[in-house]
Amino acid sequence: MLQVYLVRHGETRWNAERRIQGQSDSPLTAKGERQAVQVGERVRTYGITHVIASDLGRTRRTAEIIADACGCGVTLDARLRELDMGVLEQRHLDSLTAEEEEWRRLVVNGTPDGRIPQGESMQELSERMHAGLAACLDLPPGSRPLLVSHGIALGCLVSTILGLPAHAERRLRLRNCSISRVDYQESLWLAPGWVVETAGDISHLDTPALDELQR
Ligand SMILES: O=C(O)[C@H](O)COP(=O)(O)O
Repeated sequence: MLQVYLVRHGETRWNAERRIQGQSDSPLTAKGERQAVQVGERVRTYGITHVIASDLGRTRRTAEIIADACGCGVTLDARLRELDMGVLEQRHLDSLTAEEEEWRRLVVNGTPDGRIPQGESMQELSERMHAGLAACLDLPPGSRPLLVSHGIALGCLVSTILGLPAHAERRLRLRNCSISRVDYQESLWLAPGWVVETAGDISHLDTPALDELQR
């Protein structure tokens, strides 16, 4: 059975400042680096064979730290990027006008094809994240990959595996450097497919970063 670990990157400067990142980027904070080290310490005995990261800087840095601990390399996959949040990227969450807040709600509330201007819909995000996950099925038998991605992107993936709408990700708390795991299961009782083993585990972190909406 293929087991795939899913890790959200460590805390970044803009996470800490409550700024919208999307496909824009900011560096890991000292806390974020420490969280990545703690993921590495936890998974180093898990037999991870591949670390596959979104090609944004924060996921690459987190992946490098984890891959060092696991003794494997990092490959990049742009399909694992965060939701493209268009014109609202880099903005402070508390600075949005009523009209801009309405754009954000189109995504959060699951409006069909809802998107921030110049951004991406949750359906588009879901399709590329599932394609990125499905690529793990082509790895050599016995592989155990670990994917490093983002809060909304991973939340969307886990929610849709469970049969929930993509925007249900808002109800799933995936903190920085939390670990989730999904398995590809082929059984007599269940149509072959992904099964969620665990989601949002932070028991390895001594300093969990609060979600930006909780600060
Ligand atoms: O700001 C964002 O883009 C999201 O809310 C969180 O994205 P991240 O997981 O890349 O920090």
